[in-house]
Amino acid sequence: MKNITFYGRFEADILAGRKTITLREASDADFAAGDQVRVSRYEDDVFFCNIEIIAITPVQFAVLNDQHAIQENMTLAELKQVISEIYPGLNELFMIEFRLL
Ligand SMILES: CC(=O)Nc1cc[nH]c(=O)n1
Repeated sequence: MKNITFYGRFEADILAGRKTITLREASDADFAAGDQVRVSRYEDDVFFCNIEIIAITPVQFAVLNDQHAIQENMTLAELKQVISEIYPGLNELFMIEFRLL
């Protein structure tokens, strides 16, 4: 089974179904719709759930909008700040939509 990591600060939102997408650089988006993926925390690799990938869609940082922010359980300003910190200067992102298993 493939694995994906999330920062620990996102764990509660994922488990509660409040965060249903993740925005990743290309090297971190090697998934396909239907993949079942093991999810662990980036900081300590502790497993916390499995997810199913619903879709992978290219998206540019420049066109991130309120719908993306809602799916991340953030404001758009928060989302842009977070993504800028994780991927400084990167415009070409991939939106990975997922559901909890
Ligand atoms: C570990 C890691 O890169 N986590 C990320 C990155 C972007 N979005 C997200 O939800 N989690």
